[in-house]
Amino acid sequence: MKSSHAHILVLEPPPIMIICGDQFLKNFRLLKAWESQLPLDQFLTIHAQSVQALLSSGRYSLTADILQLLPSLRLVVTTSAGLNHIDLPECRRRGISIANAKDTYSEDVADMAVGLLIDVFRKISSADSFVRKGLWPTKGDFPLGSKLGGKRVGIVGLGSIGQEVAKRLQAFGCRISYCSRNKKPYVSYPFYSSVIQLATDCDVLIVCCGLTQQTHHMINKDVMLALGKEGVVVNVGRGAIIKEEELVQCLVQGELGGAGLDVFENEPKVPGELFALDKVVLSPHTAVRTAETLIAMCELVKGNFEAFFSNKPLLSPVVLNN
Ligand SMILES: O=CC(=O)O
Repeated sequence: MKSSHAHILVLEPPPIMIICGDQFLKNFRLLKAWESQLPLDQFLTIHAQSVQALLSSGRYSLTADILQLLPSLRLVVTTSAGLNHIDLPECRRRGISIANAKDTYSEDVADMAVGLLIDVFRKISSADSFVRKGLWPTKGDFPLGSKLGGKRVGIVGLGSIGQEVAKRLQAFGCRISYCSRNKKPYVSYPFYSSVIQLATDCDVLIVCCGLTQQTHHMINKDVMLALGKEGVVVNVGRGAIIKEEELVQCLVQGELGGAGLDVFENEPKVPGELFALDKVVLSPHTAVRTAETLIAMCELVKGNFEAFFSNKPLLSPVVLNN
């Protein structure tokens, strides 16, 4: 590895650094933009020639304008599974390689999706608040929940997260079907090419896909009305896959039975109307945040940078299709 060239630009401290510090990258020279007093564009201009590699956490958009300030950039390693913060066509045009989390987080995200769903059906968060507020002795019985087993669950996006969700919910006795770009030959769950049709035939939709131009606002009012008044939506993908305004409207007006949301359209802003609704469970984009998995992520990040600076194949390359 040619360490003299091994500069890595880090725009903001990624969650892996919160848990692992930056010692795992001690063989590289880290350029930490957030520690500089300079405005970002000046900081990038100063380091423009030396930066061949960048570490991103997914929170900072890597737009064509930012990438333009980095003419020597050849690699982006993102600690996210999602790629919606990166201008992919621009990376393809510039020949910039990308490595991401691949399926490192899939089990944790699937656990979270199932947790949110159970919470909505069995009202765990709302029961917790009922007990803490001292309402049990005065108000008596808590409202009935709804049984998970037997529910018809539609998985939107049967990638590695979706498959982990399916596996878990099958064990709970749910009936799984899915909607995806293409039918997956290796699973026997019923396939739907239309999300509306899937919603019509299901009690629950679990959004597990990535955010792209095709999936942006894919879950709109029509889909939620098709799911129905008892229907539940869980989102562990990205906020903007659901038209949030219409989700809020459907929940407030009783046109949708409940929601479990780990992601939102304008994070960290969450629509205030949701705070008053017991049938909604909210989480601050924490599905990937377990200590064990973030430690595994440090190894993957390190391995990708080592491979890049030694001219070896990346460990988790993203294939950029035309
Ligand atoms: O949301 C988190 C991720 O994309 O990894």
